[in-house]
Amino acid sequence: MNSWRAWTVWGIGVFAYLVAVVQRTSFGVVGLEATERFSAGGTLLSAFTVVQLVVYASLQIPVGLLVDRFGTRIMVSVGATFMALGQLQIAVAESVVTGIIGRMLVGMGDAMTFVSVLRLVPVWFEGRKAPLLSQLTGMIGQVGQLVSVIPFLALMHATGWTQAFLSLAALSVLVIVVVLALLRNAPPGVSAPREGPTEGTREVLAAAWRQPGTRLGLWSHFTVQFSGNVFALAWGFPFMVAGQGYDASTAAGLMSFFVAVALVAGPPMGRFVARHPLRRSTLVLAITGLTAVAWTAVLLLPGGAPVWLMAILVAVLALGGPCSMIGFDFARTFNPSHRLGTATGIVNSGGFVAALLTMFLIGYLLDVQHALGLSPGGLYSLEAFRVALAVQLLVMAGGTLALLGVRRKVRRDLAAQNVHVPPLREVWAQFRSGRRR
Ligand SMILES: N[C@@H](Cc1c[nH]cn1)C(=O)NCC(=O)O
Repeated sequence: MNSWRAWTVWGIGVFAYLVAVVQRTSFGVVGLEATERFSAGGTLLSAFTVVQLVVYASLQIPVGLLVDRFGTRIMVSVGATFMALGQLQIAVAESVVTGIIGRMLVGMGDAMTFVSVLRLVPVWFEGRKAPLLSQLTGMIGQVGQLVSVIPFLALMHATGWTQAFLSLAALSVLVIVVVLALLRNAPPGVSAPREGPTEGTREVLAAAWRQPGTRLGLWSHFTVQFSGNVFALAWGFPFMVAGQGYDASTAAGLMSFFVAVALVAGPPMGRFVARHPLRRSTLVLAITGLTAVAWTAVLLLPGGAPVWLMAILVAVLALGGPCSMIGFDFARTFNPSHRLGTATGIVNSGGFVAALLTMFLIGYLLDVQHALGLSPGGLYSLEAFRVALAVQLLVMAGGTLALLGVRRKVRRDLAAQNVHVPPLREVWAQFRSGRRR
């Protein structure tokens, strides 16, 4: 099945996802221009991102159900249509309300893309290739952030707001044309989504949720990805500049380092997952543990964190994105193909719900400390950030407990099918005796 046709279909899907990431991140890189255009301060501007993320996260499960029913081709082209309309709206918007409506449309279209594109992998490629190809899908999509930061920003400076956003709308129109012309849901002779068993929406959703493997994916995605999202999308920049006192160019350099590490880490993680499918959750727990340790060090160090320590934190946070792809691998391996979109949607809501919840809690804790006079250094002082950002450790702990609980259930079910996951100490002992021999 791994013909040139499969690679073409996958390549188009990945292109559509990359463009969705450009649309998603484009507004964030033109903060200064947006402040001027909408006469809005930081809080109001952050509403653009929050609203977009809320729309994205709340649509994941409906989109999953729809992609199982209508297939990738329709969903990705409808998504690109919403994103084109959203960017068109932003291109001409001059008030906060009209701008936010544009970002909502972009969030809707973006929500329809990733889950739909990921569905192509197991349909067009043999199972053994799926972990690496899923990782590559996620990884190549992240290049969209660089497209926003470099060519889009340059275009904005050269041609101005309206032209730059019209160009982004045109990019999504290109996606619609290419997808409708060349993307097919399944190879000839393989049943497309609509041809699967005809379960009702409620049954599909209930069956995907009842499957403990789906919930293992959800909690993996929830636990390992959110801290990186919170850092990259909301609080990383203010923490480094206002809290730690770094200059803006150092903070921007660390943000680019974040994207670079996320790009490099994808393929080795994909290979690990393909080789050690019984150790997927262990990798999630290991990266979550590293994240907790790195945050603890940065938050506890008296007098602020040196740049090298912040770089270690950023590298660890960047691993969370690729590692969260393990969540989708759980969805794929524990669900039948006709329920895959729904299960993937459930998993993908995890990290984004956790990120939104944590972003809100951090903002709330900063405000409360300020209002109670507990942060004499100012709203964004290092001391205030130490307390507020520590809330992430609680969210991580909650996610880890939920993950461990559902993993026990998954392992019981596997044992009933005669698949036993040997304890790590046994694997380690075997490895050592093998080496001695
Ligand atoms: N885990 C991310 C994607 C990713 C892959 N490598 C780094 N990040 C994810 O959940 N993506 C969903 C989306 O819509 O982008």
